[in-house]
Amino acid sequence: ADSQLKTLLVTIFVIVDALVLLILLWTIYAFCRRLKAKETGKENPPPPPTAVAVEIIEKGEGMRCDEEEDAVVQEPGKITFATDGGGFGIDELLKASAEGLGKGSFGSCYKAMLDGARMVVVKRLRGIGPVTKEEFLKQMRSLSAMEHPNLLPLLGYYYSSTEKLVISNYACHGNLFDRIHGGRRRADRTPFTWSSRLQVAQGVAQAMEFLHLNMRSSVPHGNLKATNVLLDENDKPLVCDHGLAPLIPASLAVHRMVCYKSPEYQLNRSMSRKTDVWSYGCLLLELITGRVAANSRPGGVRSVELCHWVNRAVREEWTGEVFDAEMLVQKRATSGMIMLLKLALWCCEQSPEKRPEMAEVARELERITAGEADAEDD
Ligand SMILES: Nc1ncnc2c1ncn2[C@@H]1O[C@H](COP(=O)(O)OP(=O)(O)OP(=O)(O)O)[C@@H](O)[C@H]1O
Repeated sequence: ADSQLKTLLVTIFVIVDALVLLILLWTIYAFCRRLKAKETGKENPPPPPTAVAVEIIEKGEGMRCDEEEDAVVQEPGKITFATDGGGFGIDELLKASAEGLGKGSFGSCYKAMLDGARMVVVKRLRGIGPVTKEEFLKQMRSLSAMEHPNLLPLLGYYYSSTEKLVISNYACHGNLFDRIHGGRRRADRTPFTWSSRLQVAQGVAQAMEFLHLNMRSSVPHGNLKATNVLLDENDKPLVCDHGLAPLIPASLAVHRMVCYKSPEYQLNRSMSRKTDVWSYGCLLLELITGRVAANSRPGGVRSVELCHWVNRAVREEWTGEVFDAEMLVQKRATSGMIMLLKLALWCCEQSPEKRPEMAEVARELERITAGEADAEDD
């Protein structure tokens, strides 16, 4: 009986030992895996892309409520395409994997991937007050007709009682705000050179001139700012979010649109085409100085009253210091930079009457660009 007990004890001892060893080995293995995952950033993988519909439902903003579901069911596939480049229905769009790009003043933008390849951006208009179908369609039709190489083309639109969607192609190089201010301290930032900035200034001026010639509205854009200028792979600018102002009641727009922050609106509640010119001037100052303009800054970002600051620099003769150091890396401030700065200040004149027309601005940009090209040749 003694030897049986001994054998039993030894067996139990061996089993327990083996178990402890196994647990120890498993712990070491799990620890190593976690360490490796952490190094490769896989420990917390980004959430899988969600469908536009899922996002909408998760946010509890409708789509699931009967009325909205009805609206979608009643009008399946009724996206109206501005050009021949469409070819997908609302159901396909709602099923697409999507990623939020950001929440703007009048709704949110989603990047949706169709067929696993094509990327479109859907802007869900929210908080714009009541808009009739006729008003919405009329405005979208007039936007469809606006074709310019520096305007983001409207791809399509969708209206139901509860959803107003504006669809465009995805501009894969982000917006001008991120290009100017993003990743400043990162070693892998691609410098935003003077020639690229000048190209952006010229493209935006041409788009604005086009809008001023072709849109009847008193302030043809109304919300020109760096996040509303998108960039293609060659830093070619595409102005977007134009033509939405007529859909938005002034009582709502007043808190959100850049034009309502202009000196003339603040002073005597007036606005005109020259208000857009003022916004363009502020955009130029942001482009030249690399500082965020107070009137158009996204929430939570530190900013400067750029017109005031640059005017002071010119008056006190420290103009050279306002230029963004990034574009001065290869060369000192050129005469083109000084001319662009002067143009920006002209556009930002307090009195609208003293500001140039967008057509004059575009001509001046042509002169500056030609002058810089000549200087390069010499
Ligand atoms: N077609 C597009 N391609 C790539 N990015 C886009 C496109 N349309 C919009 N965006 C980006 O999506 C984000 C959200 O845009 P949205 O227009 O909703 O807000 P915003 O431009 O910040 O402000 P606002 O509503 O006042 O114009 C912005 O960063 C904008 O640059």
